[in-house]
Amino acid sequence: MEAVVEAEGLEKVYGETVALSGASLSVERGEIFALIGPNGAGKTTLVRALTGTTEPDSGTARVLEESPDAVDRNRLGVLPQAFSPPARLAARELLTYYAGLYDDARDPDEVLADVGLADAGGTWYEDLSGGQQRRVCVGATLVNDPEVLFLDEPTTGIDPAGRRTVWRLIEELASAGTTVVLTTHDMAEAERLADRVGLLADGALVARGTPDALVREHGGSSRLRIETDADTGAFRGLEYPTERPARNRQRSDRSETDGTVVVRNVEPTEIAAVVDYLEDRDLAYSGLSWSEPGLEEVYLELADETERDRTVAPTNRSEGSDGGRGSDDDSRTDDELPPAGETA
Ligand SMILES: Nc1ncnc2c1ncn2[C@@H]1O[C@H](COP(=O)(O)OP(=O)(O)OP(=O)(O)O)[C@@H](O)[C@H]1O
Repeated sequence: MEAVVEAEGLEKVYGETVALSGASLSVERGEIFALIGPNGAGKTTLVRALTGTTEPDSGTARVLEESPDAVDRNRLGVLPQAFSPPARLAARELLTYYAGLYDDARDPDEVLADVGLADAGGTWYEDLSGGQQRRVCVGATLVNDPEVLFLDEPTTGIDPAGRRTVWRLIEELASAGTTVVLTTHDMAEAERLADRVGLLADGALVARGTPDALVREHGGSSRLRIETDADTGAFRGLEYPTERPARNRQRSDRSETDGTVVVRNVEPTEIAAVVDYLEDRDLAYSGLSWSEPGLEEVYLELADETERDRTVAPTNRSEGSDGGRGSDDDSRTDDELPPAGETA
């Protein structure tokens, strides 16, 4: 396999803040790699380091076998998290503008159709809804038919139908050979799109793998959620009958929050026994739902683990003296038009 995007031991410190603390990853051609992680984990900084808009303090980044700032802009598409193109350009004009930056560009109308905005070509950017604006921004990254696409939270603000349009588009691009690195807070998006997911916490990738492998390794067992208006304490000691040996049941593995009791490791075939148990004891509930663990559970488990580690062993990570955002190469404002090869 051919690695198209590579990072090795990337570090970046902003004043007191460690944004990257040794991030490493490798993405193969045609792969969709999703970066997930809590706010401030370093996802955007990693994308910026990989696209040449932030100079890491140490470590190496390579894209298409070049240093990120040397990659031919015709081969790259970059959607930054914050992108505010000129408001008084119509959607088509905007894509035409970006198309003009490349040697060989696609027809802007085709791109508009790809992002589900075939009818909005004549509408000023400022008159589009937030989600439509984001779709135009996604379109702007596609005008040069890039080999590698970096999308920082591509679907934020896009409605569910529009999100699916963008998902299908990303899938089609990847099946045609485009390599995609995206960041997202939407676990359904990562689960649906990503061949592999990397979880970033405190500036480093603490887990990576296919969604299935991550769920197997870190997702834990199934959850049965019981919604109730009654005192959740009354649900303690839920001893519903089961044919499984006790050692396989993890009965104690349950949690309560206001109005919800979660019991783990209930088999679907045992749900009826739980219902009987609740009804026999007049334990009133307003809802029952059962789910297999997914990426969201992986995320919560690993993000929690990192948070616990940080609480137990706080580290002084301060380095350098420059504390302000935008203090080095990041001073460009969102209102400025981007240099060619990047969409903001
Ligand atoms: N130019 C900058 N100057 C100072 N601090 C910065 C700068 N860029 C990022 N940081 C800090 O570095 C850390 C990582 O930020 P980053 O934007 O990479 O996180 P993120 O994972 O993308 O977060 P989010 O999910 O909220 O978008 C944060 O604490 C952030 O405040």
